Amino acid sequence: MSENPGGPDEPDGPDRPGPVLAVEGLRRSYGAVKAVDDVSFTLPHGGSLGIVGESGSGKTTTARIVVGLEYADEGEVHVRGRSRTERGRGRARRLARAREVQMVFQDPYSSLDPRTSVEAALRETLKLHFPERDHARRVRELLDQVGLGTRAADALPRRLSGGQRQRVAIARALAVEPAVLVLDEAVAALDVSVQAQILNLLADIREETSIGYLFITHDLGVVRCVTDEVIVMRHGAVVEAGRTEEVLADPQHPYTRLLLESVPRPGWDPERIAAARRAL
Ligand SMILES: Nc1ncnc2c1ncn2[C@@H]1O[C@H](COP(=O)(O)OP(=O)(O)OP(=O)(O)O)[C@@H](O)[C@H]1O
Repeated sequence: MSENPGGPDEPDGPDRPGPVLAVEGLRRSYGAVKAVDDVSFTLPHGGSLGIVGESGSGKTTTARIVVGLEYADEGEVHVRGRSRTERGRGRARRLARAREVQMVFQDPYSSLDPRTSVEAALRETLKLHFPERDHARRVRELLDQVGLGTRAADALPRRLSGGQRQRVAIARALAVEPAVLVLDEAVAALDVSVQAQILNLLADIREETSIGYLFITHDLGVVRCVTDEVIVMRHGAVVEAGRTEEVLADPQHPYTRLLLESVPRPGWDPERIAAARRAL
C-alpha cells in the first residue's frame, strides 16, 4: 500500500493557487458558551495571519480545531484544498494530517519531554515522519535554522533557557515540514528581548520557506510585528478582519479600537478604558 497518504493529488508550494489554509463557518459550543461562532478566514501560501482578542474570545479553540486537537460542531477546515474535518482513519492519514499543520504552544517548559535531549526529540519526530532520511544531517540543519549550536543538541530541556526551549519547539515543528505553523501565544511567556529574538527568527524562517503562520495572540505588538493580516475575535465571533497595518491604523470596530486603546502607554487612563468596555 502507498505510504504517501496525500497521494499524487496533493500539490504543494507557493505557486499553488488558492489559500494554504481555508476555514469556513466554524462553530464550537461548550454547553451554553459559544466558544467559536461562525468563524471563517483564509491564509495564503507563505502568509501570516494573526488572530487577536482578549481571554475567552475563542482564539485557542479556533486554533485547536485547525490543528485537530478539538473538533468543530460545524464548519470546514481545508489545508492545501484537502479537508481536515473529515476524521482521518489510519496511521498514515494521521501522520499526513500532522505534516499539514504543526503547533507551537505558549509554554516551552511543558511542551518538551524533560528526559529527552534536544537531538533525541528531533530524531524521534524525524523517524516518525521520514524514516528513510539521513537524520543526523537534518538535525544539524534544523538546529542551525533555529539558531541553536550543536552544544544544545545534547542538552536536556532543563539546561536550556525559555527562549532556547521555544527554539527547540519550533525546530521540532519544522522537522515535519508543515504547510502551516500555528503559534498559540508562542512568545507570551518570554522576556521582551527574547520575544523579539524569537519573532525575528520566525520572520527569517518564513522568508526562507513557504510555511504559513497562524499567530494566536492577545498582544497587538506581536500582531504588528509578524502578521500580514489579522482577524479580531470577540465572544467567539470575528468582529473585524483585514490587512494588519490597516486594521491597526484605522480600526473600524469599537472593540478593535478598545483593544488598541487598552495597550498601556504614557497618559493612559485605565478608568476610561474600563468605562468604554462597559459601554460596548
Ligand atoms: N474544554 C472546554 N470546556 C468548556 N469551556 C471551554 C473549553 N474550552 C474553551 N471553553 C470556553 O470557550 C470560550 C473560549 O475559550 P478560548 O480558550 O478559545 O478563548 P481564548 O481567546 O483563547 O482565551 P485564552 O487566551 O484565555 O485562552 C471561553 O469562554 C472558555 O471558557
